[in-house]
Parts: sequence; structure tokens; C-alpha cells
Amino acid sequence: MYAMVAPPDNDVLWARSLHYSHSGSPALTGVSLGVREGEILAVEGPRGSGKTTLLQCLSGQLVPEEGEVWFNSAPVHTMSPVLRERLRRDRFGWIDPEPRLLPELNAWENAALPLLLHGTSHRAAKKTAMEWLERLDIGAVARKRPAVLLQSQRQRIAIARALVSTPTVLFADEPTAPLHRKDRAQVLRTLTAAARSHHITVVLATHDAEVAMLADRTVSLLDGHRVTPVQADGAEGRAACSLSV
Ligand SMILES: Nc1ncnc2c1ncn2[C@@H]1O[C@H](COP(=O)(O)OP(=O)(O)OP(=O)(O)O)[C@@H](O)[C@H]1O
Repeated sequence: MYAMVAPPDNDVLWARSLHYSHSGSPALTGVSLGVREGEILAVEGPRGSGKTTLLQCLSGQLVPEEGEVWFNSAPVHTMSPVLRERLRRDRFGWIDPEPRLLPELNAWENAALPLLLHGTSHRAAKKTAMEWLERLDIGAVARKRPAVLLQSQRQRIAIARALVSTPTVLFADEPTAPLHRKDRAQVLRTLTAAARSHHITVVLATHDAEVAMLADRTVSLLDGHRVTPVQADGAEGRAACSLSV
């Protein structure tokens, strides 16, 4: 057994040698990474490379079969389910590739839900939700229910809902998947600007190189492990390019 050692101080999240299999088929095979406070980190890789599974392990939704996950000085991999649930609710935000909204609530109520569940007053929750909807250009549909909205509007509601409680870490799994290409950049810029202005750390899974370009740093996955990105912008990347010409 390894002695448990807390992660470096400037990493808000830190994972060591994560292994996870979905019903016997390996999705993560020894991934280690640190996420620095306030950074926007892209996790890039083709379909099935383990991005979603990694985000689920980092956010305490899945417990790795081997390895460690630390949130600041707290070991997430050994936390009880109740504590993990509380950590997710209080400190983490999550955006799925497809919006999952409550059909009986309108747009602002969906966006305000984390605040309402947390005991924030109706009035304050509505004000905050409305600010986020406006920032994401959907203030005009705040009173409409999801069923009458476009998929791209629904996804913006889901993004507002993830930001409304200003989480410490926002996990975004292909957050712009349901958007048209021209909407994608605008929504991502709003998301990253919001994260930076509120000091929210973002871990963003994507298979889109354009999306990854908006991040401060990119880690690449392939078949459940980390690989050096092909188009690394550092000296290694340039050396590799010059070798190949
Ligand atoms: N619930 C599940 N049951 C069985 N296998 C799964 C499940 N979820 C993921 N897998 C498998 O685990 C591997 C990693 O999947 P994961 O979703 O983490 O990758 P990904 O990079 O996020 O891919 P995608 O872009 O398709 O979401 C894949 O081989 C996938 O088929």
C-alpha cells in the first residue's frame, strides 16, 4: 500500500493512478492529473477514450477501483456516499452533453433549482438565475418551459443551472454538443468568462480541438490513459513537428 499523501497546495483536484472498468471493460487505466485552482482544463480525446469516466471519478460520482482522488486536502475516494453527495452538491457543478431539465419547471426555475434546494429565498434565487439566463442570451424565454424551447436554449439553461451556485469546480462534459457551430464559441466564451470572473475551476471534456483551444491547458486521453497531445504547443511539440518534416 502507498502512504496517503495530500496533493500539492495549488491543486484543487488531484488524482493518482485511477483505474475504472465498466462491467469488466476498462475505461481508465492509470490516469494521474492535477487541476490547478482557477484554471480551465480541457480533457481531450476521441469517443470512448475515458473522458466522461474521468470526470465522474474526479467529481465523486464514481469511486475508482484503484487510485486516489483528492479535493483540496480531502480524500474523495475514501469518502462515504453521504459525504460525496454533499461535496457534489455544495462544491461541484456539472453540465451534461444533453440538458436534463425538469419539464414542469420553467427556464428560470430550472436554473434556480440548486439555490432553491439550498434554502436561498425565492426572490434572491430568481434574481441570480435571471442574471445568468441573460448572460447566456436566453433572458427572454425565462418563463417558458423546456418543451417549447430549442435544444440549444435548453442547454443554456443547464449551463446557467451549473453556474448559479458558483461551484468551486465546474465539470462540463461536452457542454456544447447540442449547439450549432456558431453558437458554440459564444456559449463557451460566456462559460469561460463567467468561470474566470468568479474564480471557478473548470474541467471540460471535449473531442473538439477548437473547444480545447479556449482552455488554459489540455490533457489528452487515449484508451483510458494519458498521452502527449499531437499538437503540443511546447518545445516537445515543436521538436516533434520539425522531426516529421
Ligand atoms: N455505463 C457504461 N457501461 C459500459 N461501458 C461503458 C459505460 N460508460 C462508458 N463505457 C465504456 O467505457 C469506455 C470509456 O467511456 P467514456 O464515456 O468514459 O469515454 P468518453 O471519452 O467520454 O467517450 P464519449 O465521447 O463517447 O463520451 C468506452 O469504451 C465506453 O464504451
